[in-house]
Amino acid sequence: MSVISDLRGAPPPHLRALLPGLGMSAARAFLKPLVAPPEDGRLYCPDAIRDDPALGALVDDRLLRWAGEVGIYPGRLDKLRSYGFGRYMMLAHPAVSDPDRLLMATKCLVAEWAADDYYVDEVELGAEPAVVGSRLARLISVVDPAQMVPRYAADMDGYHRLQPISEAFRTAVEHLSVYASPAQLGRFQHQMAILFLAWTQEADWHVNRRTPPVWEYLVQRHLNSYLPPMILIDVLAGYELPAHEFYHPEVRRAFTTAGNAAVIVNDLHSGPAESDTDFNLPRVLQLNEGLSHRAAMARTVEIHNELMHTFVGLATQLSAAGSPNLRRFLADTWAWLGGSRRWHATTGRYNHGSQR
Ligand SMILES: CC(C)=CCC/C(C)=C(\C)COP(=O)(O)OP(=O)(O)O
Repeated sequence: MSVISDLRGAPPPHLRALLPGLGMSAARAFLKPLVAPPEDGRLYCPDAIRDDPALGALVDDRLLRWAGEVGIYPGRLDKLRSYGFGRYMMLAHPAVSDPDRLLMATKCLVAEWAADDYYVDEVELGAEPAVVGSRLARLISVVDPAQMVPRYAADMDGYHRLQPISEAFRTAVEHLSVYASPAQLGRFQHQMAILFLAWTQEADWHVNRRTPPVWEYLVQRHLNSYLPPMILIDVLAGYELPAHEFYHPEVRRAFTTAGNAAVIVNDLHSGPAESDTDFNLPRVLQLNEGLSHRAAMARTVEIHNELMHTFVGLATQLSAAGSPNLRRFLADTWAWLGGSRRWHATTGRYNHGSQR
């Protein structure tokens, strides 16, 4: 049974108490001001709801201090600043003005990005496909602490002390724990395991010099989507979408579809800044289907738009039937997508001829 009929039919008593009796038309009206039909060939995606450059810069200042302390991006802190990851979180969470909450999310984001750059993608920065699996398995032991007998604990701690990315994750999770409930922290740990699995799949393509078929690339991008930062939406905003709603299959479908669409925006922007061996959807389409760059970009936009239409359709139905928290979560997801789009279009990571 889908969540829609589920919630309309016999919601549990505590849910029924929360249902405000909104119908489909009210839910559509709720989303409508945010949804504008795209012109042909244009991205079907909202823009940022808020842009507060001073708040973004404040979070970036604090981020740079933390990055220096944990030792990530050594000698490249100017580049890290130009990426504007603090600005990213300011754009993606327009209802959040507390710099510390935004910093917490930015630390998590940057720990992930540092692992992606230094372990997975950038050979010049030390990435080695043959050891990606081992490095990430060791790293997950920081995110979801490995229980160790005392005689070997010192060896494990000694290893992590020498790894700036381990330290980045340890301190980011510590900061996250200030704001997240145990269930929200569990979600994050789960999502990291999914992300790391996807990165080992990517390493397989490199080690075995294999170009994935389009469907396999899309599976990888489903696992390696924007969900890792997006699952913190309610944590930042100071509420909690309870597990029975967050993990409901239809909510999960809507949310993962949004995460997949968001990461395809990344693929549209990041291609020119990526190494020649890196994969993105336009490149995979070109290699598999012999498309020109222009045609592959157009197809990528189409795929993105299809995902977005699916998300909006599901979100509209879920908003009509779900709790106020679920409606808020879906609206916050829409706002996140708009902020993310604005960041991709303006960050120094992908614009102004930036190289990693
Ligand atoms: C690093 C991170 C925030 C994880 C979630 C999504 C993700 C892996 C990315 C957006 C990075 O994807 P990609 O490696 O294609 O990005 P770059 O082109 O390396 O910036």
